[in-house]
Amino acid sequence: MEDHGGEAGNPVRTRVAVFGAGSWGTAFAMVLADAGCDVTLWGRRPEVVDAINTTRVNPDYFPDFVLPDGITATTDARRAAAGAAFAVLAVPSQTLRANLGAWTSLLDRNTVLVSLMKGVELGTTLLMSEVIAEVTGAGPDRIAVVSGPNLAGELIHRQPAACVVACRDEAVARQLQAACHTAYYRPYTNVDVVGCEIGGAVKNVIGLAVGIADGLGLGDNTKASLITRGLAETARLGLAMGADPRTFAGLAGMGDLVATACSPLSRNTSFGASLGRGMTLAQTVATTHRTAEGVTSCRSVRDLARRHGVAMPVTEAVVDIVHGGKPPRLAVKELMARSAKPERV
Ligand SMILES: NC(=O)C1=CN([C@@H]2O[C@H](COP(=O)(O)OP(=O)(O)OC[C@H]3O[C@@H](n4cnc5c(N)ncnc54)[C@H](O)[C@@H]3O)[C@@H](O)[C@H]2O)C=CC1
Ligand SMILES: O=C(CO)COP(=O)(O)O
Repeated sequence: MEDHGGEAGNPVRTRVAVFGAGSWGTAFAMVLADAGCDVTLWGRRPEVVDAINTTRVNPDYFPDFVLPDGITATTDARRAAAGAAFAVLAVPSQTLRANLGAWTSLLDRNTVLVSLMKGVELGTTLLMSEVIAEVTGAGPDRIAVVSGPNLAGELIHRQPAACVVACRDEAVARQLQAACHTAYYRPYTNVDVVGCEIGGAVKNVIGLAVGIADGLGLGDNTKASLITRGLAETARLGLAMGADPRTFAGLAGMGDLVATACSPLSRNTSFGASLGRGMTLAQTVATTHRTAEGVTSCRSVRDLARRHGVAMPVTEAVVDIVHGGKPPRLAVKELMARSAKPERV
């Protein structure tokens, strides 16, 4: 097998279960296998699982890429969970609670639960780490998050990228860092789980806003203004929730926002562009076959902001356009007509 530079400190192969064989679950399983882990990839659909095991290709998401040998796919959650040091969760955010409810009893008491997801639960406004804690009863030392500028469509080419692995217990973050460190994937540790999750969830909402601007034919000044003011409202919310402000200048903040807002590979930004070009929500949903988390999570983020008394005008505008049917041009006009303010408030 080709050497992709897994950490030398991984002589005993770490067992990892990845739940979710979509774009990011599949690409992250490849990263883990390249780092020397023994990976079991759980998928819902037997035909996808069979194809991965027989051809080493995930035909639905990456038909042109051969996955490394260190990945075994299964539809059997019990088999995936058995003996796993890490259970990596890569299903759409709004499905986590129900899925995890079924998987919890299968997991070892020491398994660390790792969220790859970038959403906020609708209704409860809980972050994914909070859903994990609520459903499994795991303490903060068993809950971790991987976030950052990690478009699966680039990582599957093994293009260089960095990320943040966050856990309140830094020693656990370091173990996860070792488990996914390759020559092309560079994880940095962080203990600010909340900040990383807020960065990941809100960048999808701002990605929608930037896409909408793009679809309206607006240029780079508009998009850079949305990115920057979007990051300001992300940081405001994060601070209100106890995050470390430095996180938002890092990979899980600015890094992910820039990757999402600038990339044609971003589902959220593409979704927004479709709305900006005049398609309705229903029309856009009908042509989107991948998870664009911001579409649902924009409402959860808005609710979270209101609960914490934080002003998030770009997020409010996105919710109005996506779910309220507000014409995008009117939303832009209203954002520009807001009262003048100092930059730092
Ligand atoms: N694709 C990317 O580049 C990245 C995605 N993420 C995040 O990873 C999470 C997963 O997204 P993707 O893998 O990209 O989505 P995806 O749409 O590519 O794949 C989602 C997977 O979940 C499965 N699924 C759908 N509904 C389900 C249900 N009710 N129960 C169980 N499985 C279900 C689908 O069959 C599919 O295998 C999202 O929160 C996303 O924001 C984070 C970083 C990068
Ligand atoms: O989170 C991502 C990149 O880090 C993927 O963004 P999209 O979900 O918008 O494709």
